[in-house]
Amino acid sequence: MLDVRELGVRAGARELLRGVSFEVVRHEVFGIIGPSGGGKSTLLRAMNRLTDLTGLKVTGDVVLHGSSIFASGTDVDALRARVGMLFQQPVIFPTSIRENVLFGAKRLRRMSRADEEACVERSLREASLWEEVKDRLKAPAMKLSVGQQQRLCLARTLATEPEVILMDEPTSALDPRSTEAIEGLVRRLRETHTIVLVTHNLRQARELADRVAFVGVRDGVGQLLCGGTVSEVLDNTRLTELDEYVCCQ
Ligand SMILES: Nc1ncnc2c1ncn2[C@@H]1O[C@H](COP(=O)(O)OP(=O)(O)OP(=O)(O)O)[C@@H](O)[C@H]1O
Repeated sequence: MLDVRELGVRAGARELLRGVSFEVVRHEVFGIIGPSGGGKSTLLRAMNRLTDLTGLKVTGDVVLHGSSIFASGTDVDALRARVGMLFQQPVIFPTSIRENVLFGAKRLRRMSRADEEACVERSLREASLWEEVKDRLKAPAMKLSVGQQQRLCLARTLATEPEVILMDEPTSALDPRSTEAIEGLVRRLRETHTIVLVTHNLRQARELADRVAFVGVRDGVGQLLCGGTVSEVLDNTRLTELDEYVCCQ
């Protein structure tokens, strides 16, 4: 459903990514692993055109259900609703829990009060946060714990009804209990969504990902050096860059 074709990214004269190709299948968890600075976040950001906002030049293509996301006339807000993103650090706006959930959804469509109520409850339930916050939806979101804030960000992403969720090291800022909560959600959301998960946590990649791609640096440029099932990549691929990465984890 999501086809990355010969993707390259440049920042001015500097080449960050070269010739990255892979296909993400509907309702799989596709893991991306690799060393720091290899270009994993940049790759993820190209997949919903967040790279537009940082002046990076993208070549190649990302095709969603047969259409290029870079085609002229693409509604970028609608694209980012279909291909949502969860970041490493929760991005919380200084408003209420309720308004944080509705932030993206209200930009996309006109919503009645009843639509808003339904959307807030559905999204918070899907993100396993409803029971903890249902009595204080108007309270400041900043007062939630970091783990709750990350689930609130997931609720905000789910509120726009995405098909694909891009997750950029979504548990690296969390304690073990909150990490477990997000991992449980990934397991549940794969039934209904397609997930691309960047992680440095190889246990997490083994437990959650159906397939993984290893993005490493070769000739000074980030490239997809190997891919396959977790076991094919982590247990059966002999590659200097991969061995060095796995050793350091
Ligand atoms: N907007 C930008 N302008 C210039 N260079 C950038 C930009 N964004 C990223 N880079 C550079 O691209 C390289 C890849 O960065 P990126 O964050 O994608 O790596 P990563 O694999 O996600 O790293 P980490 O695992 O540490 O998060 C880095 O050297 C970074 O400095």
